[in-house]
Amino acid sequence: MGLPAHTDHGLLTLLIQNDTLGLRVLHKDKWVNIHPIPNSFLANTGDHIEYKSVLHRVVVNDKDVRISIAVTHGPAADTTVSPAPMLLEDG
Ligand SMILES: O=C(O)CCC(=O)C(=O)O
Ligand SMILES: [Fe+2]
Repeated sequence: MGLPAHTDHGLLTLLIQNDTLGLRVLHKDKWVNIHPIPNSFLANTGDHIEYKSVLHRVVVNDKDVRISIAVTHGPAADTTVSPAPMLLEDG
């Protein structure tokens, strides 16, 4: 399970997660673990920022319970002319 590599479509995604690692961000061609900060929201920039939306993925295992709630913000996909969200194969 988890999520394959992708960028988020909208302007901003706010994410709240428990303390289980899983979210990874591509930084300088390497997948970097994002350590959850207790009692905080993580903000991911999306494709509508038109700067550089963050490429990320989620990795899970069968031992640790990982809970996350993502709330996306931005126009509906069919109301815009921006490039389609990027979805890459895991590798
Ligand atoms: O579960 C997460 O940490 C990220 C979720 C996510 O990337 C998404 O919903 O677009
Ligand atoms: Fe995402």
